[in-house]
Amino acid sequence: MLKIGITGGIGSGKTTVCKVFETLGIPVFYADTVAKQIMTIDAILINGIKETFGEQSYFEDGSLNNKHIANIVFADENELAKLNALVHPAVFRAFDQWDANLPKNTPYSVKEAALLFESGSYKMCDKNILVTAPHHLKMAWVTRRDQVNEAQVLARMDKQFSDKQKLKMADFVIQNHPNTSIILQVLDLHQQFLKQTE
Ligand SMILES: CC(C)(COP(=O)(O)OP(=O)(O)OC[C@H]1O[C@@H](n2cnc3c(N)ncnc32)[C@H](O)[C@@H]1O)[C@@H](O)C(=O)NCCC(=O)NCCS
Ligand SMILES: Nc1ncnc2c1ncn2[C@@H]1O[C@H](COP(=O)(O)OP(=O)(O)OP(=O)(O)O)[C@@H](O)[C@H]1O
Repeated sequence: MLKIGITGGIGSGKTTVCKVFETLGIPVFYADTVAKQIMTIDAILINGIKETFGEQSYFEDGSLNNKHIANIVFADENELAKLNALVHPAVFRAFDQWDANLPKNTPYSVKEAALLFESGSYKMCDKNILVTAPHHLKMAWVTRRDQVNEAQVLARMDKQFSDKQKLKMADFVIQNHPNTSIILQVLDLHQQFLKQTE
C-alpha cells in the first residue's frame, strides 16, 4: 500500500490538511499525537524521560508535563536530541504496527509528522507532501492556539529544517495561504494517488 508522508513547520496547517484526507476516507497516523500517547503508557520510555528530564516530567496522575519538557528541550539542542532519541524509535514502531493493521482495500495511508524530514522517516514513505504557510500567519495561528509568545514559537522553528531545506526534499507542496484552497489541492493529490494505486 502506498504510504504518503505529510509535514510542515509548526502551525503550517498539517493537521488541517490531514482532516481533509480523513474526510475522503484516508486513514491518517498522527505521529505527534501518538508520540505523546506513548510517552504516558510505555514504561521504559517513561523511566527514560524521568531519568533524563526529572520526575517533574509527569504529574501525579501520570499525565505528561508538556510545559516542563518543552522548557528544557526547546532551549537546548542537546536536550532535544536526547528526547528525540528516546521517543522517535517508539513512534516508528507504532506506525509500522498501525500501517500493517489497515484494511487490505485501503488505497493509501498518510503519516503526519512534524519532523518527517529531520527524523529520516520520510524515507519510509513513497511520496512526501510539505505544507507551507506564510510566517506571519503561522505565528498568529500558533500564538493564539497554544497561548504562547512569539519567542516560544521561534524556539521551535529554530529546531526544525527551514521550508527552503524541506522544499528540496518534498515531492508535493500544499500551500496554506488565503489565496489558495487547501481542499482543492488535497483533492488533486488524492486523485493522483488513487491513479497510482489502480
Ligand atoms: C516537547 C513536548 C512535550 C511539547 O509538547 P507540546 O504539547 O507543547 O507540543 P506538541 O507536541 O503539540 O508539538 C507542537 C509542535 O511543536 C513542534 N515540535 C514538537 N516536538 C518537536 C521536536 N522534537 N523538535 C522540533 N519541533 C518539535 C512541532 O512543530 C509540533 O507540531 C512534545 O512536543 C514532545 O514530546 N515532543 C517530542 C516528540 C516529537 O518529537 N514529536 C514530533 C515528531 S514525532
Ligand atoms: N487556513 C487557515 N485559516 C485559519 N486558521 C488556520 C488555517 N490553517 C491553520 N489554521 C489554524 O492554525 C493552527 C495550526 O494549524 P494546524 O494545527 O493544522 O497546524 P499544524 O501544522 O498541525 O501545527 P503544529 O505543528 O503546531 O501541531 C490551528 O489552530 C488551525 O485551526
